[in-house]
Amino acid sequence: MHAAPSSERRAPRHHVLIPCAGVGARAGGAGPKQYRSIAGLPVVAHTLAAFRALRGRFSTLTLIVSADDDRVGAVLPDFPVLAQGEHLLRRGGASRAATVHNGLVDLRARGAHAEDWVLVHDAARCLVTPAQIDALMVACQDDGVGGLLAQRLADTLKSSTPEGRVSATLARADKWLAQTPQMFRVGMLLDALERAGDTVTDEASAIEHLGLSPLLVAGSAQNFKVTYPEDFSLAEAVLLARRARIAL
Ligand SMILES: Nc1ccn([C@@H]2O[C@H](COP(=O)(O)OP(=O)(O)OP(=O)(O)O)[C@@H](O)[C@H]2O)c(=O)n1
Ligand SMILES: C[C@](O)(CO)[C@H](O)COP(=O)(O)O
Repeated sequence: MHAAPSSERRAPRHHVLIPCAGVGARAGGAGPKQYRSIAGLPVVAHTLAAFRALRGRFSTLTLIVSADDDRVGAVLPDFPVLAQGEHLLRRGGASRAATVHNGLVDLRARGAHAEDWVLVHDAARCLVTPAQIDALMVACQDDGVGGLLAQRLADTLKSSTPEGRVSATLARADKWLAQTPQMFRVGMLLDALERAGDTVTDEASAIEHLGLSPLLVAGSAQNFKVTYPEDFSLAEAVLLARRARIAL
């Protein structure tokens, strides 16, 4: 096999995959958390807005929902804008990893190259900003592995006994909380997820299974994932404060 002549090679493109097929069991309430309204818009609409603000940087943006999702059309009436490379994939899996895997298979089938970059971002992580996404892209663009936004721990870290008592205080200088987006090469991530299986809870874990070490890019505590009932009011407060700052 010969390498493609330089005239046939092209610069790697960037794709976005947004897994949006979870049920939100920990959040409680009626229906999946990504469709609940905060600060006047559905959670996933805030997420989409952050990526749409960087639209020229991405060749495609795919939202992956469950096959039986009957809400997305009403919740996001202006999605997908096909002319802007947006795509709705009704192929969520039983786990987040399976959903992302389905998205990558579809991306390859639609022409993405193995060397292209993909940014995977939780629909439920609706406070991400264009500046944070840009910081990840800049940090990873010349990296041989890729990386993820992550946050250093602000608190003392404990491990526990099965009875819920402290068993030890752990060193935390080398501990980070993994966030999204997570940015890797399409082919490498697909291979990694196929080898790692469905149990990994983020893309970086799958890449680690290959023996590689993703780059940690400092994010923000505000880029938290809406997971528990109290997260909705916190996320809303942050979004309203940002809006008030813009209005000043
Ligand atoms: N089978 C799944 C599970 C999760 N997700 C998505 O992955 C993101 C992060 O997952 P998490 O917060 O765990 O969401 P849920 O699985 O919905 O929440 P829970 O675990 O509380 O049910 C969310 O945007 C969720 O919609 C997905 O696309 N497919
Ligand atoms: C990918 C992730 O958002 C990184 O923090 C997170 O692991 C996904 O959530 P889950 O609750 O582990 O499915």
